Amino acid sequence: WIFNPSDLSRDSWLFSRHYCLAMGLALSEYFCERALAPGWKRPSPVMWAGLLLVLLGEALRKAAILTAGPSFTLDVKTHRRPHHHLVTRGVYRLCRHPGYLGWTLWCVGTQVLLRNVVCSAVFAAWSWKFFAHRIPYEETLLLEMFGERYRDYAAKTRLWLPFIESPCERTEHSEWPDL
Ligand SMILES: C[S@@+](CC[C@H](N)C(=O)[O-])C[C@H]1O[C@@H](n2cnc3c(N)ncnc32)[C@H](O)[C@@H]1O
Repeated sequence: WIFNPSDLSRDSWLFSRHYCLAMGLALSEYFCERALAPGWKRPSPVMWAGLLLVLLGEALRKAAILTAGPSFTLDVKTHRRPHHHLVTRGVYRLCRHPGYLGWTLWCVGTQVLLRNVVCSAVFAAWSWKFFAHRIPYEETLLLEMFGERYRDYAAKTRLWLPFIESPCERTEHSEWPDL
């Protein structure tokens, strides 16, 4: 709401059906396990690791929003707007999608913090599936908007989210059918 107030809508709160379903699942697992095995939910080093992931993820996502400024929008923009610039500094120097990496760490971290074994795995798989689709789509558009500048940036900066195919890494020949 600071950088793109005109984009602000009810959807900006991210309280989607999927989000509510995820929260419902997490709370169900937590309370079921606490009732069946109370000892499992007592403070442990695993919980501290979860808290660390939550704080790291939150800090990374906030740093991404502050660094990208008006270039950071909730939805993926299909056209370059006047104030949309290629961001390659700060946390964007360490990783190509710090906002998405931060979200993933935060979301898995919340489940590790609660010692929810099932939801830790489900949330990790869920986030990966979402970003495995979104990142190639977003990078295809960024390549259209910024061309070789984005390709050069991508060549120097890692994704850190594993097994996600990027259009920046595709050679021209890989799009040709096998003869
Ligand atoms: C939700 S933001 C996510 C930004 C980035 N993927 C991240 O995880 O930090 C989506 C918008 O950011 C823009 N964007 C992503 N990477 C960018 C970059 N390095 N420079 C400028 N804009 C970028 C995209 O065009 C898209 O409209």
